Amino acid sequence: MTLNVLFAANEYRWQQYQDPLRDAFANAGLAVDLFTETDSPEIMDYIVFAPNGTVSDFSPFTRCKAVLNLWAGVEQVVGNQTLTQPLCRMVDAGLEEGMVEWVTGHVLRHHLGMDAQITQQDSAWNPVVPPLARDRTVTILGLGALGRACGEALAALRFNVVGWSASQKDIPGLTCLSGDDGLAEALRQAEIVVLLLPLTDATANLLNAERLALMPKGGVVINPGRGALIDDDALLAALNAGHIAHATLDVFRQEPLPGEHPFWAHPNVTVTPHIASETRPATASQVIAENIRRGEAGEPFLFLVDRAKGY
Ligand SMILES: O=CC(=O)O
Repeated sequence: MTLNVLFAANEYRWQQYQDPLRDAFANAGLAVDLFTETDSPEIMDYIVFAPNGTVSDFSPFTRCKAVLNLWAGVEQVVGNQTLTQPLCRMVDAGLEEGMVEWVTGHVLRHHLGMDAQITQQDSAWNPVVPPLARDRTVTILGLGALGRACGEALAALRFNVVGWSASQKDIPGLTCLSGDDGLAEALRQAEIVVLLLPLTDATANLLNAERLALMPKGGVVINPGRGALIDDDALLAALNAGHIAHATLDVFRQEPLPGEHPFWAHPNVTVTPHIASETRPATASQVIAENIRRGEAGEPFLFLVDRAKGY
């Protein structure tokens, strides 16, 4: 039987994904007709979805067995009232690999004090030797696939890694904390904090003034997760007061970050344009194909979103 799959993302993504998806479907033994638009939503078996694509009302897709999100974050679709089909988020080895590289690079920048050598050369011989990673605590907020992989990579470099998640985890090499008291403790230790939480009602503005104040003076904030995890005004106030030494931000409440936003001009903020990592077509297509294979075989979907939790 040939399955009908609607690729509901923009043209740019279609150009990236059409060949890898076809390869992955063939390798999974699936016969698929791929569509980028449809006048017959009722014949679609699956939707591959990205926000700001071609679908915002899921109700006409009466036969659709699952909506397969292209991105790890589902905050733009999970609350859609028309979505009654199962929703799966993306957990992609390529996305994870890129995130580990970006997070490790930016942690090392701050840990080693690289800016002093790269941008502040002034003929002064100032031999400040950075501490060893073992003497630096990095706190990771969020221990899903991405937080865990980043935490493990940093632990392999011998950082003292504290991880915090809503439900208690146990990850070798990391000190895992959970709950409100655990969050306070994780932040008290955080010389560098990395935010990799899903954005939900429970995590919006999680890093607020009160919690920023728990961090040691001179702490660094690195956010490759979602912009709204941080109270922007509280962060700017903490930066201006010198309590937070630097913020490296990849994600924002509004993207692209408006030109007049104070983050752009702030001397202690590094803005990167949501490039920390993204889903990679070759590996993600295999995840999509595997989920469709599971759907057809009556097996449980991978990475099914818990609608009540929001991720
Ligand atoms: O931001 C990227 C993603 O959610 O995958």
